[in-house]
Amino acid sequence: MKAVHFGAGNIGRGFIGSLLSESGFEVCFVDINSEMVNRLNNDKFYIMRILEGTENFKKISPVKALNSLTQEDEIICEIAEADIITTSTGVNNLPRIAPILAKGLLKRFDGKTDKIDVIANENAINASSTLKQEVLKLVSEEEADIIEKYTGFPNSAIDRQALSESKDGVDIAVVEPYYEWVINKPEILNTKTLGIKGAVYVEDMKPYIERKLYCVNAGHATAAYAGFLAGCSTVQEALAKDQIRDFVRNTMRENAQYLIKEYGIPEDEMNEYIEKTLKRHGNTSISDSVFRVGRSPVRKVGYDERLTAPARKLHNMGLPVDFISKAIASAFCFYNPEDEEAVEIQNYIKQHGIKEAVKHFTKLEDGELTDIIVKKYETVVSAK
Ligand SMILES: NC(=O)c1ccc[n+]([C@@H]2O[C@H](COP(=O)([O-])OP(=O)(O)OC[C@H]3O[C@@H](n4cnc5c(N)ncnc54)[C@H](O)[C@@H]3O)[C@@H](O)[C@H]2O)c1
Ligand SMILES: O=P(O)(O)OC[C@@H](O)[C@@H](O)[C@H](O)[C@H](O)CO
Repeated sequence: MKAVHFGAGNIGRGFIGSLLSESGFEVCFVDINSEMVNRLNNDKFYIMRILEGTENFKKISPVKALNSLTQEDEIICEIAEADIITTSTGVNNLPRIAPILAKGLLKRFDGKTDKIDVIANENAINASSTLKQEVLKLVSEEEADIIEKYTGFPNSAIDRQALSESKDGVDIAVVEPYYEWVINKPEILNTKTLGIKGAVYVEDMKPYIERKLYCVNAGHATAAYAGFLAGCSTVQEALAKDQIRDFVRNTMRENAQYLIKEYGIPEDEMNEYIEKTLKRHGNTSISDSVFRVGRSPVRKVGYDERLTAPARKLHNMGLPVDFISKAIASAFCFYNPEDEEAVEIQNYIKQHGIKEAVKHFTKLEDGELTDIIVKKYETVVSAK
């Protein structure tokens, strides 16, 4: 069986590619990073280091790779012959993948009508549906009907801390032992997609992706932004500080109140999940920079994202937003000159002030929640 995976980065190699390979798919990575593409093609394998008590190395093979900037025809042919297509490029890059994916799917359905699934594995709600919409935008009505009939776009939630390290010039995917790949079963069209070892298939994706984003990722972002403000360089350094650890725990617990009320998840179960998450984020065998975890703050404070979405849902339910509003305020203080989105936020605040910035980036209205965030921002800034 053949898999085409867009994005040979940390999660692509350290999680999705490895599970697909272990499930019997020969993985063809597609990336814009020519160095990585060349290395994967020369070696036909890559190495993963799993951070357990004792170090555990895994060799993933056979693999190959194609460059999406220079090998469009080859990628179209791979898509036409694939048994599954997956991504992990970052949700903002999905529109850039859509043109080649549309061409590949149309070539595929010109010759045969075997159904296929495309799974976008990104930290976002309904990323596969987003990719589907991007693809359908590019084709005629008739072509859209064909693509929709034969292509499933199951939504998913992925959870694993995945980084990279370079050893003797070799790039190694470094991952924690824990992982969770949840796939929405009702959206699957091809039975081969049901054979991914280690994946969990569910009937309703919403509680899983919201739990992942509003706890794991909201907690992680809170640790990164609070850590940055405290002068820490890694999330692990930040979480070693009691004050930050408590802030992160309280933010996740506050967000969990929405999940408890909305989905009837028992509070004990949520607390256990939060403690496990705190332990994972604080794992000192990983060194995860506050700049990676806090990256792209425009995305992270977005309306449907890990910080603003739970805040507005809690606020609408009349529940407290003390900690999550402080987490959002801290995101508005985050600065990394190499992160275009962090620079954009700071420039906007300088030009328009914090209230306009909160409204602009979170898309919240000029209301009570916006005022709460602005007040928290003033407190956070005066405590710096
Ligand atoms: N790293 C983690 O711990 C982790 C965990 C869970 C989810 N995620 C999510 O997984 C996704 C990928 O994250 P990552 O950490 O692996 O990022 P990464 O930067 O390590 O990898 C992304 C890869 O996508 C490639 N890419 C970008 N645009 C492309 C395009 N147009 N065509 C083909 N390839 C392209 C990049 O060159 C890079 O190799 C993100 O949505 C992230 O939120 C990451
Ligand atoms: O990838 P991002 O930028 O959406 O979020 C940064 C981290 O929180 C994220 O990559 C986590 O490490 C991951 O989601 C854990 O499963």
